[in-house]
Amino acid sequence: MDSVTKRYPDGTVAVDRLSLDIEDGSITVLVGPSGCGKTTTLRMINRMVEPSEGTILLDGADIRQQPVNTLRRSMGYVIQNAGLFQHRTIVDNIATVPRLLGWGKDRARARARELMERVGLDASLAKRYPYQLSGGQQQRVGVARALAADPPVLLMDEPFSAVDPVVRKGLQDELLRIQAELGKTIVFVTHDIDEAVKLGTMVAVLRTGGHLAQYAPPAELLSDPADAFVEDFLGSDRGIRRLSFFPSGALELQTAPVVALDADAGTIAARGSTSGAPYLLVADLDGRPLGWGDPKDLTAGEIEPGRLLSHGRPFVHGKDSLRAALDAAVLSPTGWAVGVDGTGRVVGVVSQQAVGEAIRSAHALDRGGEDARAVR
Ligand SMILES: Nc1ncnc2c1ncn2[C@@H]1O[C@H](COP(=O)(O)OP(=O)(O)OP(=O)(O)O)[C@@H](O)[C@H]1O
Repeated sequence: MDSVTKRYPDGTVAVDRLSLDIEDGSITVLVGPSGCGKTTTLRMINRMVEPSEGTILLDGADIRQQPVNTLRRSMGYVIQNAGLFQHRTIVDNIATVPRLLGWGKDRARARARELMERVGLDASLAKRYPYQLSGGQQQRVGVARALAADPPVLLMDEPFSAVDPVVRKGLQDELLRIQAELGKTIVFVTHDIDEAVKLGTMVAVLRTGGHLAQYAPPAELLSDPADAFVEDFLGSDRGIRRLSFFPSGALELQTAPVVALDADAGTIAARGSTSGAPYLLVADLDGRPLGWGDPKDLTAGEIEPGRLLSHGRPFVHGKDSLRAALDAAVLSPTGWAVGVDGTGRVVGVVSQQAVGEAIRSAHALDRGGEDARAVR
């Protein structure tokens, strides 16, 4: 988008000289307060709204050079509440664009069924009508329908804002998975900064009047907001959110405060006195965490899992972020977090204090990187 302005007939300037470079195969999120011009920007990309000034290029060519229908077929479009055709079955909703493109009924339906599977919809829903589906399922149908003709570009306007937080998280994960598999170029509108940070390869923060306040990868947005408006928009827990971008792999986990359910008295006594941890984590014979116990109360051969303190939610060492590790430590009744591997077996434990030190080192390293970039 090159210096694109939209002035509506009543004089409202919805978008003001907006320039954005959108990479192939990326997710670009447009975020900002209500009325800042997000939807207008998105609709200018498929020419549902024509810019007043400026140009939009797709693969180097002005989008006005091709017929509007051809352009729109190269761009899937997903909106809030899915916008499904209520009188058509799910499979026929999804097959809409292939049918418009002249595909035979069987081929279009076969494609639709393949897409249902891709977006996580059970095949048994194919013959239902939209009103017979939950909100989250309808959104999945919306995504499948937009993907049906395999367009290189997907435009998504607040597609997940009408569903509850749990379903929403599932839909976001699904979108990231589909994006990794299919490599579409996605432009995604939301007013939710958490969604923007989670989904965006790049995030464009717009302010009222359609001005671009900042265009940056999410980690940079959180570490270096361009101005007070962006900082305000990111909210007061920006520092915590930023921890999502630091991996937990660098945390050194301790194994001394971990004992197996069948540990002998000598091991319990020795671990209790030398580990430095106030409690010992008891793991079952398969290595899965059971809970924390005071070494004084743990009797060899008679450890009762039901009487142990909860181990809280463990974090997956190396896969989860420092945010997850901190959360695990903060929620743990002992102040120590439990790190597990991908199969849920204990790798070790770590104190709140050690997580805090790892956060400080990660910040220092990050700042070092920024200084190096500034020097270059
Ligand atoms: N057809 C129109 N005629 C006049 N003004 C319009 C028209 N459509 C949108 N606007 C105005 O343009 C501005 C940007 O609207 P737009 O819908 O792009 O914002 P948005 O960021 O998507 O908002 P929201 O988050 O509330 O959906 C708003 O001030 C809106 O009132």
